[in-house]
Amino acid sequence: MAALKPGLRAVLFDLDGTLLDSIPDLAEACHRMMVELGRPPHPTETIRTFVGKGMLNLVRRCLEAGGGADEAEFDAAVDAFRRHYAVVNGDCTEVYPGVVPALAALAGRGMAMACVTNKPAAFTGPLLERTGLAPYFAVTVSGDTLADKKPHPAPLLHACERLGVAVGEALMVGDSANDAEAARAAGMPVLLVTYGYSEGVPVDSIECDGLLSSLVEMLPHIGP
Ligand SMILES: O=C(O)COP(=O)(O)O
Ligand SMILES: [Mg+2]
Repeated sequence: MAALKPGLRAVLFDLDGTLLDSIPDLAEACHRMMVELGRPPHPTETIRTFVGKGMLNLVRRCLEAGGGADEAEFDAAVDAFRRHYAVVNGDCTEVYPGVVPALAALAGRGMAMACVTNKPAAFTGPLLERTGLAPYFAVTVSGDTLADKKPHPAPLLHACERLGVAVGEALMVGDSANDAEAARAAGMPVLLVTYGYSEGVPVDSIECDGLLSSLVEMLPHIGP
């Protein structure tokens, strides 16, 4: 891993695929949505490649891979997804190994932490609460908090502003090109985990400042 800049004061974490393995619940909601629409559901492994650019893109990708849809069907699908995901959100989601030890260690070092996700806010808060991760994050920026979401840099810049740190004092940790591109555009380093979802793209083909097979691997690189 390339040496990280000294003077880091904040770490911004992606949620799905970085902190939480949320695919089982996302896939279940997609499954129920497709059944409600009278369409064949996609396998979980296919859904895994659809996650990363937020809920509307997830629904759109499900419909496009299932023969397409007009605007009214798309709206009905989004409505169905919202209802089903609200019911199952968190049921089978697991915190990845290494996440809690890493967050606890960073908190112990006084690092400010934010969760910056493309997941809509209605699902982010309940999921952070349910998985016990909420207390680690002073700030949460969701996919619909601002007009733009990752790979746009705005959510990362907004998180820094709300944490009261300069962009040059922050590090992004994520699992996909959306996180890497957002961090690059914001002007901060980015580490990517190798176990997450990267929209079907090999994670080691994405330009970043280092790969992590567990979040605890970042600890030796972050002071004090
Ligand atoms: O909602 C998504 O598509 C992915 O969410 P994430 O930004 O936490 O990975
Ligand atoms: Mg992610």
